[in-house]
Amino acid sequence: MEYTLLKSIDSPADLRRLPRTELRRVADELRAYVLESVSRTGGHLGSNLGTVELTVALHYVFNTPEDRLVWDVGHQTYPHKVLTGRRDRMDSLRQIGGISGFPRRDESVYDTFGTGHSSTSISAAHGMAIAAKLKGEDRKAVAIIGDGSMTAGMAFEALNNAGIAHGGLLGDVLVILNDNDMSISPPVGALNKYLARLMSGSFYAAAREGAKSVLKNTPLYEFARKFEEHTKGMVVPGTIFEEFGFNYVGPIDGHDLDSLIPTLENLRDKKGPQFLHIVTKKGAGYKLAEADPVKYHAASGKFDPAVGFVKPATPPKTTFTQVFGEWLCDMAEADARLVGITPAMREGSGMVDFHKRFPQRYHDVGIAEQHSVTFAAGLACEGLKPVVAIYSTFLQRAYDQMVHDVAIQNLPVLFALDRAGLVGADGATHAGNYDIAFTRCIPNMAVLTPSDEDECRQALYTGFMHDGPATVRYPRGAGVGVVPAKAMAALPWGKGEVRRRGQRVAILAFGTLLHPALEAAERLDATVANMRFVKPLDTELVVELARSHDAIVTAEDGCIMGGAGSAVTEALNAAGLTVPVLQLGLPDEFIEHGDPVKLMSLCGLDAAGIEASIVKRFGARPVVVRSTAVR
Ligand SMILES: Cc1ncc(C[n+]2csc(CCOP(=O)(O)OP(=O)(O)O)c2C)c(N)n1
Ligand SMILES: CC(=O)[C@@H](O)[C@H](O)COP(=O)(O)O
Ligand SMILES: [Mg+2]
Repeated sequence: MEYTLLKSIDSPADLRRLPRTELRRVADELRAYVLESVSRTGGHLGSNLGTVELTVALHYVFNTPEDRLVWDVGHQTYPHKVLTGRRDRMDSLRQIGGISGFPRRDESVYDTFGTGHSSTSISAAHGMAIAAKLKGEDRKAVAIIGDGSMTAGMAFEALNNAGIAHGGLLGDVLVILNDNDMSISPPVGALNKYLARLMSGSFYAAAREGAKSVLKNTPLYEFARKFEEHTKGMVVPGTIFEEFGFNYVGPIDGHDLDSLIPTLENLRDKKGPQFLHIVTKKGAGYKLAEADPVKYHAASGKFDPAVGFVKPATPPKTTFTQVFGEWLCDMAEADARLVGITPAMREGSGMVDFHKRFPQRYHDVGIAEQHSVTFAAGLACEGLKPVVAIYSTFLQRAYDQMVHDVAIQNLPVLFALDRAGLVGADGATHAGNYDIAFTRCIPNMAVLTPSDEDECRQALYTGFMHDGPATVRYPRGAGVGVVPAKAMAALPWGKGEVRRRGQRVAILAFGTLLHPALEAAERLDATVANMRFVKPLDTELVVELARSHDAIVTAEDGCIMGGAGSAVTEALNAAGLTVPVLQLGLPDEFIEHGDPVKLMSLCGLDAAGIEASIVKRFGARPVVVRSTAVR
């Protein structure tokens, strides 16, 4: 495609200069452009294809960036990026130095709020709307939120707050619910059923008094007017959103510019909290994605749009996620008390097989991380053994639940923390850098950091068998390729192991950094311990290594501050030892998106980086290198 029209749009102002009749062509070119660019870079696909018309309509009707658009999650902002001056940067999407896959305030004035985690948009837009009132500015704040993201408690906390006047102030906030009847996997829960009911009664809803003025110029109006004649005398119930104080309009077809534009124009001119319910199709306009929205939620890399996603010729290495998924099924077979919980990440957390095989013991609770943890606590109170499979970054949402509902009561909940450490293309919002620091300080909480696939399986078993809360953290992607043993055996509780005996320097490795540490140690003739546990920490081993070496190095793929290295220094202090310690890990900054291997290298956490840091801190490498690998 030539993209003739699209290439004339370098900002929304250019779009707004176009006659209304050209917008269908803009949308068609935009959809093709997004598909083509994602096919070259990888990235989120279905949600972007589904919001093309909405994006065009929003930038056409609203005076962006003066009016604020807040995109929930932000995984649907590629069309927005293209229309807001980043068309030519789409080839750098999610790469080091390139543009982000999510909105970023430092990337564009049109990105009014940074997102990545879901369900924040209504709160943020409400804040912006109230700020406008306080500052005497006349502008609108628009939150665009999906049906999946709407399931989170936070979205309802925001509705609860935004629909009423504060000290006489009512924000001019518009919430657009983009209902495509999909989360990453099919959506779950009562809200989904409720939205389906609203959809099935769509014309009935459209006939309601509140929607009349909004629909005045739309084709739906005539239909609604006629329909109303048939419903005379019926009691018309309000939607739940009206109960929250919003003027509810919809549902309307979110791909039909002839409905979208006049409806948005009407809502733009209304004061106070407005709610527009639109219906879209995830993957719209790309048949393969429409047919399989789960698969086409995101592309992991390049693909040919004519063919779609194909299996790689050589089978990819087993991921830690798969190791977890297999362990979960095996453990469920062995122990009828096991219950598996996911906050809306069935595929990403490796629970598809578990769902199929143990449907009653599988619980997708929606995007509700906080609830997932307290729900697990309730199950544990009754003697069940819950496993909460959750990305490290999303567990941040449920910190109080971990402390207050699980740890204080010392309940046996196993947290399987996937995506620990850097995740790559999703960048800082999704990186799991903090879990070691924020879990190890919680009393009763055990923290396990397996170094390879087999150890991961055994660590999961160990954590599961432990009579108290435990986290087992593992990174995105594959490990070194150690095939897990079928047999499950508990790791010696709180014990590390020396994997290489050397001299002068002892490297205490946590998790998968064991392998680059071993490589660096070969060149430096250093000792390496696979610590396995951050908590309980093997203090005996720490003290022994501190006494027998000139220096200690700790290595982890989590933040340095408060992390496993800090645990080691605390143990050394407690033992009264004053050996020099070099703590290697992720620095006190947000690491941007990009190839995770390169990012780890930039952070000095590959073998060369570990070696260089040790040499820099403790001087030149020893001359004599002897091979004393313990295993
Ligand atoms: C707090 C949080 N939990 C989980 C996720 C992972 N996640 C990203 S998109 C998504 C589904 C969102 O569904 P919806 O809002 O309906 O948008 P759609 O993908 O359908 O466009 C999920 C679960 C997240 N980004 N943030
Ligand atoms: C937008 C979002 O939060 C998810 O789609 C996320 O990008 C999934 O990441 P994984 O690919 O690591 O499962
Ligand atoms: Mg959805």
